[in-house]
Amino acid sequence: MADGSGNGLTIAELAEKTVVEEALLSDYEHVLLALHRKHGKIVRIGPNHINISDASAVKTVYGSGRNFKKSSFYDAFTALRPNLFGTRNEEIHSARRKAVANSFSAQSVASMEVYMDICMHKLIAKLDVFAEQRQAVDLKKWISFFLMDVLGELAFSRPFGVLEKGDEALMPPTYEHVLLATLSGQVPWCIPYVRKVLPYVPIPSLSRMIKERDHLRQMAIESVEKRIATPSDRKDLLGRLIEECETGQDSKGTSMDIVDVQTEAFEIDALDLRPEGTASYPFQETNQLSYLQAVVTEGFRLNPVFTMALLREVPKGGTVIAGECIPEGTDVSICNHVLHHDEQVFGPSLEQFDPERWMDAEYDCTAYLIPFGSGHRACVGRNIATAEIQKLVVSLLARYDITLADAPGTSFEQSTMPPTRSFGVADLDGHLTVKLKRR
Ligand code: HEM
Repeated sequence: MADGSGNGLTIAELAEKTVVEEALLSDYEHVLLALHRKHGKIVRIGPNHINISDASAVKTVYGSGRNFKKSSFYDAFTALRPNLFGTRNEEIHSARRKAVANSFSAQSVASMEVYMDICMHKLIAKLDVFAEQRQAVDLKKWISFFLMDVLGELAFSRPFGVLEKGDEALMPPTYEHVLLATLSGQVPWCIPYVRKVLPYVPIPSLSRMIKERDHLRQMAIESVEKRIATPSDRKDLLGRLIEECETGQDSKGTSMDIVDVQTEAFEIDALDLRPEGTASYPFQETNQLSYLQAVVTEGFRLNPVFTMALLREVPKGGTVIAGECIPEGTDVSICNHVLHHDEQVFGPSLEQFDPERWMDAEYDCTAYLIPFGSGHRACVGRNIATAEIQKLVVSLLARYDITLADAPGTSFEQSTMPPTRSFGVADLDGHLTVKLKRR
C-alpha cells in the first residue's frame, strides 16, 4: 500500500495535510489521479483514509447494500440536522429516501419540465441579444444562472432572479459552502470547532457565505410555509415533497403561484421566442437522440462534476480490496475522475473524447461510470440533472452556431478539452467566452 505523501508510512499524518493543501489548490482529482498513476490501485491519503482505483471495488464499497456506511467526512455536510446527502444513519436515510423517491422519479421530472422551459426561454432571450449584437458572451456564467433559476423554480417555487438581472451577486454561495464542507470533512474531528469559530473569523468571503447560507435557509423555510398556507397546482419539487410528506396537499388551481407561472409563460410567448417552432426542446425528444446521450455520457466520463472521493467506512470484519486486507473502521473511497481515467477499464484511448464508445453495444463499462455515485446512496437528483443537461445542449445547439471567442476560427471539435479546477466539485477553469450566431 502506498502512502500518498510519497515519503513512507511514518509520516502518514502528513498525508492528511497534503490532501487538504491540494484541495485548497483546487486540483483535487488531478492530484489523486497522479498519486494512483505513481503508487498503484491503493493510496493512503489520510491517517485513516485509503483511496482506491480499482473497478471491482465499486461493487464492494458502494454496491453491498448498507454494509459500507458513509464516513464521518459527511458530518461536514449536515449543518443543522441530518439531511439525505449527509446523514450517516442508515435508518434515517432509508426513511427519507423512500419519502422523496417519487418526487424525483422520471414521471415527476416530466411534470416539472414547464419550469425548466420558463428558465430556458429567459436564457435564450438574453443570449439572443448577445447573438444579435455579435457580442462575446461567457456561456458558463449564463448556464450557471439558468441552473440556479431552475433550482429556485423547482425547490423554492420561484426563481432566484439571476437570469433576469444577469447579476452574479445574486447567486447563492454554493461554491463556498461546498468548499468549506469538503475541507473540514477531511479532518472530521475539527468540524464542531469550525462551526463554533467560523462566525467570528474576519474573512469577508466566509462572512458572506454564512450570511447567505442563513438567508437561503430562511428562504427555504418561508417557501415551505407559504406553500402550505397557499395551496397550488404547481407540479414543482417543493409541492411534491410537501405532498409526499403529507403536510399539506391541495389541488385547486387558482393560487397566485399558478397566476405567476401563467403570467410568465404569457410574457415569454409575447417575446416571440419561437419563430421556428420550439426554443426549449422537450426532454422526451432529446431522449430519442442516442448520439447526444453518448456525448453527455462521454463528457461525464472525462470530466465528472462531483469528483470528491466518496468515503465509506469498512464494516466489521474488514474487507479485501484489490488483494489488500483492509481492517474494519478504515475509511475507503473512490474518486470517479480517477476511475474514469483507469486504463484497465477504459483502454488506451481513455484520454480521447470519444462518444462513439458508448454507441457500441458490445462496450459495457457502465458499471464503472459513476458520475452520480453508485448504490443506494447514488444521486437522487439524477433525472433532474439529466433533463437540464440534455435540454440545454439541444436547445442551444439547435438555435446557435457557437464559436470560441478566444480562438476565432476554432470549432469545438478542433479545440482541446479545457482545463478544470476542483476541490471535489469540478468546474471549468476560467470563462467559456463564445460568439453566438442565430442559425
Ligand atoms: C450534474 C449534476 C449532479 C451530479 C454530478 C450529482 C452527483 C451526485 C453524487 C456523485 C452523489 C453521491 C454522493 C455520495 O455517494 O456520497 C449524489 C448524491 C445526491 N444528490 Fe446529486 N448530483 C447532481 C445533481 C443533483 C440534483 C439536481 C439534486 C437535487 C435536486 C441532487 C441531490 C442529491 C442528493 C439528495 C444526494 C444524496 C442521495 C442519498 O444519499 O440518498 N443532485 N449526487
